[in-house]
Amino acid sequence: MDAPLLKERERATFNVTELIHLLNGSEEETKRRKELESWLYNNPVFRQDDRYQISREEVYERGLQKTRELVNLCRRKNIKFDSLDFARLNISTLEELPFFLHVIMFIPTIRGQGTEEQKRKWLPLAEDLKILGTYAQTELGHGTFLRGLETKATYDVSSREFIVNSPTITSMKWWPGGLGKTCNYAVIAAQLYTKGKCYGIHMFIVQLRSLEDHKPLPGVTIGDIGNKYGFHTVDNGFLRLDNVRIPYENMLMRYAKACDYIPPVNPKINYGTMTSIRVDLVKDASVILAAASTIAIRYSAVRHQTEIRPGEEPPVLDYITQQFKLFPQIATAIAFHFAGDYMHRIYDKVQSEIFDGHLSAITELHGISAGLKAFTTDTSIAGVEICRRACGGHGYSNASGFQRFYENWLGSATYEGENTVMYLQAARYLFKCYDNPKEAPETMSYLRYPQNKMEWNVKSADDVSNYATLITAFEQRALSKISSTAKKLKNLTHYGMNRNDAWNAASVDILHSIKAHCHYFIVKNYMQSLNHLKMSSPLRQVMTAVALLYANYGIDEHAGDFLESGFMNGKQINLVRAKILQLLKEIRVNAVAIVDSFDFDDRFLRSALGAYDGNVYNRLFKWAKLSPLNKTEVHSSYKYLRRILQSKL
Ligand SMILES: CCC/C=C/C(=O)SCCNC(=O)CCNC(=O)[C@H](O)C(C)(C)COP(=O)([O-])OP(=O)([O-])OC[C@H]1O[C@@H](n2cnc3c(N)ncnc32)[C@H](O)[C@@H]1OP(=O)([O-])[O-]
Ligand SMILES: Cc1cc2nc3c(=O)[nH]c(=O)nc-3n(C[C@H](O)[C@H](O)[C@H](O)COP(=O)(O)OP(=O)(O)OC[C@H]3O[C@@H](n4cnc5c(N)ncnc54)[C@H](O)[C@@H]3O)c2cc1C
Repeated sequence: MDAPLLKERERATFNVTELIHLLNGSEEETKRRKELESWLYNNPVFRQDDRYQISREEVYERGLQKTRELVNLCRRKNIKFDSLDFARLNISTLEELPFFLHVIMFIPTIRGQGTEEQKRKWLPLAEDLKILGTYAQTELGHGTFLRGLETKATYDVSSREFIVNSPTITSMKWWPGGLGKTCNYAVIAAQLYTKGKCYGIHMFIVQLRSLEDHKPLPGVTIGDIGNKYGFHTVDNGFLRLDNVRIPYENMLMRYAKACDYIPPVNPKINYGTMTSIRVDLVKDASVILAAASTIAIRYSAVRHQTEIRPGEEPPVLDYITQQFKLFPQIATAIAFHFAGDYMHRIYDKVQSEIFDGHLSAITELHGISAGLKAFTTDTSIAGVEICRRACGGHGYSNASGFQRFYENWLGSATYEGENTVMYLQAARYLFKCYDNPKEAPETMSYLRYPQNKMEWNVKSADDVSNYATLITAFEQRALSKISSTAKKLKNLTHYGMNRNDAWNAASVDILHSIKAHCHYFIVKNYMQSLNHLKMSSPLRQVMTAVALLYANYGIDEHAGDFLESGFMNGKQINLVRAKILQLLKEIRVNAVAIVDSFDFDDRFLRSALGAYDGNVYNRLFKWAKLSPLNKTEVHSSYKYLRRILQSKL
């Protein structure tokens, strides 16, 4: 163990194990998580030492090898794909595998949108991996605007078949994970045509490849879309269907029927699988940011640089600016952890309501999940980059471990709904509730009795240590943004603009409003969660400091908004800033212990900078020695150099 980290750990004022169990839910949950991880990490197939030294083809092949191992593990340990255990394994691989879309979207779409008969037919095949499917919705021409998708499924009454067709180049399916080379089936989103009329987007199960030799079936043009920023293990694909015929029974018909068309009670029920993934992404944002913070904090405790006082070269974690970069990332990771818990609770509640036939709650779920998906992925992507830069030059090396998950995580701002679009969807619901406060759900309860308070009750730094005071500040900021934007919208329509153009004209303000609302929700949920949890008093003291930092940092970060609301004044912002400095000092002593409580296995972080033992420099040197350029003392391409050096060009 490197001495600096040992010293940091000895100074901690709370019990790390207590926080580990609190974040995992209980001691039993921690034990189970570790057991699952050890099954995975003790398998050499999941090692990644030469990850950046191999070609894309090899990366993909290894992805399939890992898939086989993971499936094998699940079979041996009787782990079902829809279980919490599988979700944990999924996160622990820290790499999207080529068959994940099968598990997270193909099976859930059949389960959510298939009739009982369809589920009886398809689920055993899919769950036993007799077929492998993906979720093929996005097209070359449209991803966001689902009503604009061009793929057609036309019902042929005489043969009782649908003819599925991609009529144009822009109608080609583009992006679905596992589509290019792995999957032999897909749920395809297509415009349903029956008796000459279009009834909008519905889901169809289409076989794409032979179950005998995996060759594409007649009428199917399919392949990989090429290299991307990340997701190298995954064969995101393209697909063109040339009048492919599928049986009538392959349209997922739990909510709608074809031939004599019967529409679903709520047409957006077809979008349910996307909502479920958006819910999961909130928790994933917490995990990614917690991992990045762990690397950056441990490294900052080991890395010594320059001097504060002459003759003493401190760990860079002693620089207040370093703390100001990194401690808010720890706080944000914890805030998103509790937001993720909230999202799973509300998702389960709405699912049981849907099961009982009540579809109205999906609108609220969509509003909340779309907003929080955008807010948490946006913030965590930015946070990972802050952590990477906080590691100086070594943060730029692949040995830091940042790139591997950052490159995949960047995509989360786009997949499952591009973030601006998701914010605007969430805002649509927010402004409806503002106009009709009686309909506002619990998460927007402040809209039911909007009170524009005159003045923030803060006179000293102690006042910004009060949860209720801080929550009120975020509530007032959101209210001020929402009410001024609502006024703007009203004015625009009053002077003749139609509602859609007015919405576009005011959309920058709308974006600020929904972000302010999401921020308010996260702060409130964080503080309420802490209030409800049992913990020892030393741990409570630490958790309180971190939560207060999250809120005060948020005020400082958006001071313009808070001042503009008229609720806060410049003196109070200064008190907030003073409080932040006080909190950084308080958290400093526990920073390493807090990230230890995130409890990432070294084999998960795969970082020379962030390993538990802090043995940074030896690991970096070991990493460098593995570079393929170092296989020989003189590289074979010296032949060119020699000619340059000898002027024999
Ligand atoms: C590992 C990575 C894997 C990645 C996989 C993927 O990316 S897969 C691909 C992921 N792709 C994407 O994520 C694509 C993103 N695009 C979309 O999700 C949609 O096209 C849209 C929501 C932007 C608009 O859709 P549209 O033009 O059909 O909608 P509209 O304008 O006609 O009506 C809006 C109304 O619908 C409501 N409503 C909407 N969604 C839901 C819902 N889920 N639930 C409930 N309700 C919902 C909304 O509240 C509003 O209600 P209002 O106010 O009228 O009462
Ligand atoms: C890694 C990855 C994996 C993916 N996996 C899958 C998959 O498995 N299955 C699948 O079907 N798809 C998948 N996708 C596709 C993904 O869901 C879409 O790319 C995403 O929904 C965004 O749609 P788009 O590409 O059409 O973006 P666009 O909508 O074209 O976005 C371009 C710009 O236009 C803006 N914009 C668009 N509409 C509006 C609006 N109404 N108001 C304001 N601004 C707007 C956006 O904010 C953005 O700045 C994946 C994508 C990625 C990156």
